[in-house]
Amino acid sequence: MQRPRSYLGRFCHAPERGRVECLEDTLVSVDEDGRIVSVLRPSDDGYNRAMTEGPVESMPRGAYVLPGFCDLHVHAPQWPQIGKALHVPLEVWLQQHTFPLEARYSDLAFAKTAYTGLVDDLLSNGTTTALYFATIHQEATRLLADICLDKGQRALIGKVVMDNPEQCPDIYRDESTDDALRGTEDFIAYVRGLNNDRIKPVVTPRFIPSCTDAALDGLGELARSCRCHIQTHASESDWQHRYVFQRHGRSDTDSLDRFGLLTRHTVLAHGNFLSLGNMEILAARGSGVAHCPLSNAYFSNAVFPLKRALEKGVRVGLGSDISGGPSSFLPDSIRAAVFASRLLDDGVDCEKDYPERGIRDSRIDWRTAFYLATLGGADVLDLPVGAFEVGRQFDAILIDPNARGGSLNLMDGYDSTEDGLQKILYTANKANITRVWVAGRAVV
Ligand SMILES: O=c1[nH]c(=O)c2nc[nH]c2[nH]1
Repeated sequence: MQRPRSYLGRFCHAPERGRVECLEDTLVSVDEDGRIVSVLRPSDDGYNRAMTEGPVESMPRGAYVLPGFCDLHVHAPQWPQIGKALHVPLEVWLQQHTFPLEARYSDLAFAKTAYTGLVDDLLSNGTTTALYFATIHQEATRLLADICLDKGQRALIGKVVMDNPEQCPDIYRDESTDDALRGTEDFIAYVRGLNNDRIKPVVTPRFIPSCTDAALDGLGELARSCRCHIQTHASESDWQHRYVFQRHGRSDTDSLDRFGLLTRHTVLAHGNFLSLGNMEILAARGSGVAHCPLSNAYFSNAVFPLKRALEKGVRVGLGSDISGGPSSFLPDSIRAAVFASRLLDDGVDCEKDYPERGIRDSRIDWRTAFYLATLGGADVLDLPVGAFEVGRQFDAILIDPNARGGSLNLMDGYDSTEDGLQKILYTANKANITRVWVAGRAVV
């Protein structure tokens, strides 16, 4: 057995919601499977021994090591569309821009170019785990799994199900309900055949409007038998929220629950219109929410009541929601999560006085946003990543404040270590991320 490899430096993480911890001159040792086997501070027994035992790599002076980011909502095929078409309502955006783009993934050459670019981009942005919606296509979705495997990203991937002829265009729809269900089963079998714990299949009804009840029913059954993760969009915009009430006479949460699609492994994107009762159901099922503050601002007509959901016991992580959210750099979502919570708290109509203007006690701070982007996301997915603790996988990023092209401005003698972390989360750019590890392997 190989001796563990150790990293010496300053490690910062959020071991619980609302609290950060920075460990100076700390030695984190990682075994050949990428598992953290010890986290030793200079005053700990064994520190000196560990320093001499295996290979030790020192991080550059002034650098920070953070857990890799966990992006809970990425539409992989929409990567080419980032920064386009943000001015139309969700239902128009889907029909006129997004479905035609996603239909192009029947072309494997197009898929290969886009998916390779996407995974490279996300890894260099520090996204070590991504929960992906792919497209309805079997071959292209398998290709995405192959690319993640090859490049070393931790990825959960779903073949998207869209079989409802009333909502999905002829150019982009599963041929039949049976085809959609069989395609999902085949994809699950393919991913499991890869025999790699880093890549997992996800049952993925796009959202209720794009699926028939028969498909939702079948996917609920399938999720139960394969014990897979599940992802979908829920309580997202005025149009989508009303559509489900009109079709099923109840909310997304209640409907998905009836189809067996709310489990401990479910991730609902958005959730802006969740009622308190809906939140209680999600908390009882252990289902999580991917909070997507960027795309919510463009497409969702409301602000997700994040603080309320957390207080109700709903597990929440952050999603970039590429390309409804126009940034693949998860710190932009960290920043937007704080921002959105402040707007919700203060309110937006200056004709009204506080507190009538907003919803009191809705704000979160950067510590909570950092938690959501790391350990919170890992918790929603039940993955052993997101913090520097023994037993977790070493998925990490190195932030070098002095990197060429970086945007950080830290001053010795002025900024404390925690100030530095705060500044990283608010102001660092991609150039400041100089190394990325997944399962102990350097992938950037
Ligand atoms: O932001 C979003 N992106 C999508 O692709 C989508 N599909 C349904 N609802 C959606 N929302």
